[in-house]
Amino acid sequence: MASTPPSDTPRLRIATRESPLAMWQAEHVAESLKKRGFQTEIVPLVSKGDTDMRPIDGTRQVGLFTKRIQQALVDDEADVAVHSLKDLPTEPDSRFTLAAVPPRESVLDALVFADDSPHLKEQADAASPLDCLPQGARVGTGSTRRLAQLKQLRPDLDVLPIRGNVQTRLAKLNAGEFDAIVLAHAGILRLEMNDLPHRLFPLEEMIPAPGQGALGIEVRSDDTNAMHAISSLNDAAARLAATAERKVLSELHGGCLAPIACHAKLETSDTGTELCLNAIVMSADGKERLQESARIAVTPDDNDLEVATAHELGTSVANRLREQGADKLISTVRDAH
Ligand SMILES: NCc1[nH]cc(CCC(=O)O)c1CC(=O)O
Repeated sequence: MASTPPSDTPRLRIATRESPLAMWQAEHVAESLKKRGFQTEIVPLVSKGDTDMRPIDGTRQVGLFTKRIQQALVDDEADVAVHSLKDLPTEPDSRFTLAAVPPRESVLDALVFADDSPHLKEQADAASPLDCLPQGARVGTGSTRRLAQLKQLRPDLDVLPIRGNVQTRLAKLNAGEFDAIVLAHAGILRLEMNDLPHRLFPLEEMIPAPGQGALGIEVRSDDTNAMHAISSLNDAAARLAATAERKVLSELHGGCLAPIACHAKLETSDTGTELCLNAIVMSADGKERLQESARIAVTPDDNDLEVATAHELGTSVANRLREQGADKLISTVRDAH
């Protein structure tokens, strides 16, 4: 744990979007900081991604959810920016430093059913969550990554766009617009929606987005006080995995709209610890799919060395995907918009 801060340390102002999930995440960070003796204050903000309900497409810029929060750092309205890591663009911006990736929540995706859905009860022991859905069922998701994987598993499904925060999406589901929607398991757990009728996709069926289930906490690059406080929240394993995943995305110039899915984790055996990475790139319709996986030995003591190792792993997987034609698949998705 970090050394106890002096009692005259100024409050850390934490900027967040004001959706219930984002607020939970900011409060979670505030709690962790309080436990370490820091004073905090939450600064809720409205982002473009929250007000603009047009389908997310390639015509608009990246960072829909994160730019407003970063602007609060620039304008000195806040000292700390809490993001869902999967919403944070991979392009480095020298004004900000990713000071911590805290311990990661579930990386899985969940298929969520309406409160009165007959499908879930009929298939209580289904092997795949999709076994619960009848032919031609309407599934809501705004993510090309989820759409492509759904279509691979079940070409008959009618995958329809959906926008809005978790509560808005659930309201649309319960209004009968969809038979099911896909949500991140992390959001369900954080919002303690234990009664929500849902089934988890196994990792093999639905590979997550880079950084899914992890938070990314940024500070101004010149703010050594905030940097010191926030770095005490970092989790080395979560950081390594997220670094490798985000490297695949940045190497392929994917952005958050690309049908790229990947998952990294540390595996420890008798012979030592390895960082394992699995990544796929798909066509928009899910008909084509490229897959690569690789592993690399890590010695989780030397942080700088390990970040370089995670970059090496991500780069080698991205290069192999590119050799198979990943760039072409990614550009077909851009052209579709
Ligand atoms: N783009 C929205 C978003 N960003 C992060 C999460 C979930 C939490 C997480 O993955 O950490 C969600 C909602 C969802 O995908 O269901």
